[in-house]
Amino acid sequence: MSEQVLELVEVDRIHGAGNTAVHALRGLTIRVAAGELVAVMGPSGSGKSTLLNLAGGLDRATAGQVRVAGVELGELAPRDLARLRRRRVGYVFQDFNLIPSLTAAENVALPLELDGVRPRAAREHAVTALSEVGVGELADRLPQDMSGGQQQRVAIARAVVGERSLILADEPTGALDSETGEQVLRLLRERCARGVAALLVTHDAGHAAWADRVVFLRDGAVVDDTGAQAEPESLLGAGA
Ligand SMILES: Nc1ncnc2c1ncn2[C@@H]1O[C@H](COP(=O)(O)OP(=O)(O)OP(=O)(O)O)[C@@H](O)[C@H]1O
Repeated sequence: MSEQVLELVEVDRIHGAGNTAVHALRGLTIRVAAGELVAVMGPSGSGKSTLLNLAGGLDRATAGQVRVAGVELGELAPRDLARLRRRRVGYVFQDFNLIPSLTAAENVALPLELDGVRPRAAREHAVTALSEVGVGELADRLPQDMSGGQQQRVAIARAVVGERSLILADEPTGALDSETGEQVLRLLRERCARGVAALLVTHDAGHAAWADRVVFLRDGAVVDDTGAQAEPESLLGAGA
């Protein structure tokens, strides 16, 4: 069996207390193995963002366990949690979240430099990561001089650079036209083929079809956990 990169076991997250308490997640169990792309779908308010925040260590569970690469996040001191987040977890958001005043290579190198990697080595890793997602030639360009699809590729390079083993993607194709959106999904699949685990929140069933499994949430609980309709390999082959 493959290595589990992300495990949430019987997780509850209650926001607030008393009469105003909101049970955002209840008894939620999800596992994502190395190499797996898992899509999360569900209506607004079903707990998708709460799930991503817990998986990325940005929020803490009220009950249950959250493990990344075998490490129980609830047991880490804030400083160790911050380090694990920086080293192991990459985020991709709908609005790219690149720093406007930094070039593509500087954006991708930043998490490495924050982690103590020397600037020259960080830049080399960044340029390699950019090349792997097909935008190596844009290394010295600012975000404002790139298309949305190019910016999202840079964001993916930033999410996977270094030793990151988990990508958390929140509607990463939302701001892109459908063709560019599919390229981004193909890229995520390619990263998974290299052993990264990815959790993809999407409202689009066509995009969820790129995943190995689709998890449906309702009222903070998993109501269905199923294989996607299409074979990812056949999608990869189409137009790749
Ligand atoms: N900080 C908070 N304080 C109080 N309630 C919260 C907080 N964050 C989320 N909630 C509530 O928890 C529930 C789950 O919210 P969450 O944002 O995780 O859902 P979602 O599925 O991501 O929704 P959407 O698709 O609209 O982004 C909702 O009822 C929401 O109002």
